Amino acid sequence: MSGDLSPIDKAKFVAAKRAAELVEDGMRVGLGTGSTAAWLVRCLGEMVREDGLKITGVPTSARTAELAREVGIELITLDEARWLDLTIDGADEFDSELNLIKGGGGALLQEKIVATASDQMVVIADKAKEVETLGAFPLPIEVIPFGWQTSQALVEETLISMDVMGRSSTLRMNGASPYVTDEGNHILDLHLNRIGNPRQLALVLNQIPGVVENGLFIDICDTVVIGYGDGKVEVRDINEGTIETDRIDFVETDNLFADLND
Ligand SMILES: O=C(CO)[C@H](O)[C@H](O)COP(=O)(O)O
Repeated sequence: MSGDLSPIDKAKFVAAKRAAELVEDGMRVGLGTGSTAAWLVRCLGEMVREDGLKITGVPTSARTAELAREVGIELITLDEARWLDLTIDGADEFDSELNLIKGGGGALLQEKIVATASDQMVVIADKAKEVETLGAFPLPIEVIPFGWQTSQALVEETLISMDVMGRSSTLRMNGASPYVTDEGNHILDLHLNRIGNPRQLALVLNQIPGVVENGLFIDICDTVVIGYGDGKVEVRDINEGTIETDRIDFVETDNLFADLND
């Protein structure tokens, strides 16, 4: 079954599988959202079922909660957990300081709250997500539905005043209707091309009335696990200044795929 995966899915899978090795018995683990994070949830589910790993998970979206339950991970709410040992999540872009753009999957608000309430946030990504400067991926911001067009105009004016390169924004759609987040909000995608000062932009965006949160994760993540389509993985820890390389054997994953397809 693992032979049917595209190179990009293999890369996501090996990053997730390697990151799952960081999870230890008794941990409270934040479970990210998106296709890479879904691999992580499946890998952890396999470890719970096959190896008796004892963890409690805090999901960052309804989608992740559903998958985690399906694979046998015990879930608690963030307020029950209060603080987490580790959050593992995907990203849309990461730079050399491990500043991130997240929210391509629309879950940035819960993702940021959960990651911030964790001792450590580990990002799992394929190599294509690494960038020199953030911003080619449209930056998602979550806005409340009331007066969203006014909030959009305020955001665009702010971008002009900050001299940010691209300034257009689009309302994310789900077919013919606006996309609705788990919190009942909408998402504006900001087409910026290049974010010269992500720290400043993150602070300024959150001052705009109607903006609930933005997808810039600054100083939240310190480790990235980068997957490659040939099974290679690289673990970079920017605090320790270390880079480890490893290899994940796809054959070992057959049980995982079988369980999912039964
Ligand atoms: O931020 C996210 C969801 O809100 C995801 O982590 C991000 O979009 C990456 O997704 P994928 O792993 O599917 O490429």
